[in-house]
Formats: sequence, structure tokens, C-alpha cells
Amino acid sequence: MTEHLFDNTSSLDQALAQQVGQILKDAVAERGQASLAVSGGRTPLGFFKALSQMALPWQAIVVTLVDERWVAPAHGDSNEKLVRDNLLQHAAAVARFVPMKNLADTPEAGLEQLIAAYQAVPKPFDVIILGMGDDGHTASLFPGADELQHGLTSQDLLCAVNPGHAPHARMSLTAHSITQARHLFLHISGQKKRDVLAQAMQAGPVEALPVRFAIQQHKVPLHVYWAA
Ligand SMILES: O=C(O)[C@H](O)[C@@H](O)[C@H](O)[C@H](O)COP(=O)(O)O
Repeated sequence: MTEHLFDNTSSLDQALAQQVGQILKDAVAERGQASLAVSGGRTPLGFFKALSQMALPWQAIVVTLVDERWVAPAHGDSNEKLVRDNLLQHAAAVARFVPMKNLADTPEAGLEQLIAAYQAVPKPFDVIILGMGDDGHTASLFPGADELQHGLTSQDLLCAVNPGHAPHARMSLTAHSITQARHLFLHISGQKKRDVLAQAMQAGPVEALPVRFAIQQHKVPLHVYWAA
């Protein structure tokens, strides 16, 4: 695991956009296509804006989500809306977007159709960017959720989650599919999250702080981008 520390969020956003942009450019040059899976929440907004303005071969880049709240795509809590409004703009407007939410009533009911839709996403994912909550959740792998064990241990691509203490039923990439990425980032800001990360870096059960699965694995180097 490598930590990249910044004094402020705008310098982090620029540096992360440069790094991710270069990886995507190289992937398209090598393989003709690339995939980027991003998280929701408030943290990635500035990064999305910076990346969206970069001159990349966007028409060959597929953008998708690490996790999604099972709400209509126009809902204020929709990660799809967040990505459409902030990342799929400017130069990035021509990127192909594969949503996680479909028309099924619940994530469980939508899972099979979504697995089929995700075949359109080049795999392994070239870049996955995780966020983290103050409770140590990442993606939608929440401590205390009934589906946590499944999300942490199954070899499936996706899992349906009912987080209980967090709003909305969710769909999430599993820990297995996240650790299949060619490049893995954890993007966080603020002292509180630095403290949670420091705690997660200490030995302890993954179930207590699910972000530990990304820290403890050895399949893909984890790059942590943190800003004060
Ligand atoms: O809720 C989602 O949709 C997420 O993808 C989630 O895992 C997020 O990354 C963290 O909850 C951090 O959220 P903030 O950036 O808002 O703190």
C-alpha cells in the first residue's frame, strides 16, 4: 500500500486525475479500450471535474460504478446522476457509461440482468477508485450488513446489499471483483478518515472495518490518495 498525501483537495484532485488519465490513455493505446469504475459520495466531485476536462480517448473508455443506491437515476442520491452530472461532461461526455441501476424493484431482482449488462465493461477493470465511510465501509460493503460476508468472500462480480444503517438498498462490486482491477485507488479526505484508515491498517477483523479487505490483499497495489 502506498500513501499519497496532499495539503488540500484541489491538489489531490489534479494529481489523481493526472494519474488515472495516464493509466486510461496507456490502456487504450495497448488494448484499444479501457474501463473505469468510480465510487459515489461527496469526496470525488472535484476529481470528477478535473478528469472530465482531460483530453483522453474517451470514446474508447467505459465508465461504470463501484456501487449504487437503488433509486431512480434522477434521484438526488443516485451515483449515476452524480457521475452523469460531474464526470460525463466536457471531453468525457463521449465516454460510454454502463449504469448499475436497472428497472427491477430491488437490487436482488435486478442482479441477473445487471451481470449480463456488465459484460460490456472491459475486464479486468483498468482502474477502480474506492471511497470510504467513517464506519470503515468501502463500496457498499457495510459493517453489520447481512450480506457483508457474501460481499467479502464470494467470487461473484456483484452483490445486492441492504445496509440497514445507511440509506437505500444498494448494488456493489464484491471484494473479489474490486481486487481484480489492474489499478486500485482509495480516495479520502479529512482527519477523521485518516484516523479510520490508520485503525484499518492495524490487524483486526475485516468485518469490523470492511476497507481492510483492500488493505490486506496482495493482488493489486493499493494507492491511497488523502487530502487534509
Ligand atoms: O455511498 C456510496 O455511494 C459510496 O460509493 C461509498 O462507498 C462512498 O464512497 C463512501 O460512503 C464515502 O462517501 P463520502 O465521499 O460522501 O464521504
